[in-house]
Amino acid sequence: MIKFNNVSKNYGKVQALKNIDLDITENKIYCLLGENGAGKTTFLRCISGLTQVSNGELLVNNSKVNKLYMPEIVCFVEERENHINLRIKDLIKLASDFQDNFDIQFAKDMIDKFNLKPNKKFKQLSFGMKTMVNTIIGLASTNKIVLFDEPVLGFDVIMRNKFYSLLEESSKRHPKIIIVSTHLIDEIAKIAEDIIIVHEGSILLNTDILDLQEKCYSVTGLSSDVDRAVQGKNIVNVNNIGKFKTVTIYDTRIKNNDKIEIANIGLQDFFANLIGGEINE
Ligand SMILES: Nc1ncnc2c1ncn2[C@@H]1O[C@H](COP(=O)(O)OP(=O)(O)OP(=O)(O)O)[C@@H](O)[C@H]1O
Repeated sequence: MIKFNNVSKNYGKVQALKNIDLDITENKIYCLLGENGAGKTTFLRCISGLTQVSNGELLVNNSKVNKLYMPEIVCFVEERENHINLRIKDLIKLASDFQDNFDIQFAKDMIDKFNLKPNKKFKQLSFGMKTMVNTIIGLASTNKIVLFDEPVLGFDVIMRNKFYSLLEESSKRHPKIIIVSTHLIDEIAKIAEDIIIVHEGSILLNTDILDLQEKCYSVTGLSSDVDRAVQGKNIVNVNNIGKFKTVTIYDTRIKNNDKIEIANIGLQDFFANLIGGEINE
């Protein structure tokens, strides 16, 4: 459905995306992770046709995305102009006029769930509420590809949890490719199925989240014992503390022994370790 063939995007001298080759075909929730400036927004904007690729070919539904073709099957949810002078219910109506099969009943239910007042004007809402309205429009979309750019920015923990459960519901009601860029990997990992890590414009990792959780762990002990135990494994990061060390591994599990300590590590910690090292698959 989405195919990157050696895609690069330059903004003047800045190479925001570098030679990306990637196929995204299955209807599921993908988490797009990367540090600030890694290229996430550029990646999403290119798929939606809002940003033109500089080199290579980007296909959505077998058609090349360019200035003349902004794929209608893509719904891109990003921050909306702050000063929109429409009531929430009018914005929802507008979204349903523009999108075939927009799930307006689901949108209305979500407005209730988020305790939003349908008659309130968009420009009078708080930052978090504005994000909610934009998010609701994306969640109620039945387009085959829905892209969310940092949807939980400005949400408190209660709102974030509501969002994750509605995202899962949206995916079940209308199966589609959903890509969510976020910095909060451990939260979204409960519902996302795949993770794409972008680092300095390149795809560092694209894998199943459960597989990743199984394969990332740390090993701690005397340096010589750790070195022996992790020989041949893919080491992502090393932290030396005197005679001891902790290494972060991305590989199949090693056997436990009484000289070393093996621990699961959270995806957020793994990510922090990873971008300081690299994976050799
Ligand atoms: N319109 C633009 N003009 C010039 N440079 C840009 C433009 N948009 C993005 N960039 C640059 O491209 C790189 C990637 O930016 P992008 O916004 O895609 O990253 P991001 O991963 O979404 O970052 P963040 O998490 O901080 O939002 C950055 O170096 C950024 O400064």
